[in-house]
Amino acid sequence: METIKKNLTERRSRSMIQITDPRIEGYLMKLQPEDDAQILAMEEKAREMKFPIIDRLVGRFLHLLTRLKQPKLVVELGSGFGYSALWFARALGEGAKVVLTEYAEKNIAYARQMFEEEGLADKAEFRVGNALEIGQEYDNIDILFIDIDKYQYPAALEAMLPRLAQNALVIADNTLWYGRVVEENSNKDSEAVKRFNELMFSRSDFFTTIVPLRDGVLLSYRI
Ligand SMILES: C[S@@+](CC[C@H](N)C(=O)[O-])C[C@H]1O[C@@H](n2cnc3c(N)ncnc32)[C@H](O)[C@@H]1O
Repeated sequence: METIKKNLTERRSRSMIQITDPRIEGYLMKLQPEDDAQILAMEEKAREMKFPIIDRLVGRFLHLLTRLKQPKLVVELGSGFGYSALWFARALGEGAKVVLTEYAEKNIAYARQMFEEEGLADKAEFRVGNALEIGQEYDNIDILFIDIDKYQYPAALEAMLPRLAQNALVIADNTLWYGRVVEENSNKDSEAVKRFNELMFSRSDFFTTIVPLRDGVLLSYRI
C-alpha cells in the first residue's frame, strides 16, 4: 500500500510544473499587499480548505482588465465561493454586474455573504446550478470567465460563443494546467485544455494569447 502511495505521489509531482519560479511568485506577492477584509478572509478560507481559487496575482489581473474593458455584463462559469467574482465586482462601473454560477449552494451562500459585507451585492447575480445551462440564459456578455472543471472547457466555449457581445473578452484560467499541456501521457482534463487552447488560437474572429501567470490565463478578444 505504502509503495503504491509513494509511486502515485512521485507520478503526481513529476506531472506538475510550476509555471512561474516560486521565488518570482513570492516577489510578486510581496509587491501586491492587500488589506480588504473580505479578500483576505476568502484567501484564508481557500488555504484552509485547499480550495483552488485564482489567487491574488490573477485576481488583480482580472480586476485591471475589467477596469480597462468597462463591461456591462460579466458571466463567470465556476465561481466557487466568489473570490474571482469579487475581484470583477470591485472593478465594475455603475449599472454593471457579474453573474456567479456554481453547483455548490453553500459556496454561493458564502459568496453572497461576502458581497453583502463588501457592499457589492447589487453588482452580482448569484446562481446555483450548471454553469453551462445558466450561462446560456444571458446575451451580450462583455467578459466571459471560464474556471469550471477542465474537461468542460471546449463544451463551455461552444455553448457560450453565441452569447458573446461584439468585442467580448474571453478569459480562461488554468490553460497551462500545471504544465500537463506539454505531456504525452495526458488525461481527459489535459486533453480538453489543449483542445480548448487550440480552438481559441485557431479562430480568426478572436485574437488570443496566454499569459503564463500562475497556471496560465488565456485571453481572447473578439475582433
Ligand atoms: C476552480 S473552482 C472556481 C474558483 C473561482 N473561480 C475562484 O477563483 O474564486 C471551480 C468551481 O466550479 C464548480 N463547477 C465545476 N463545473 C461546474 C459546472 N458545470 N457548473 C457549475 N459549477 C461548476 C465547482 O463546484 C468549483 O467550485
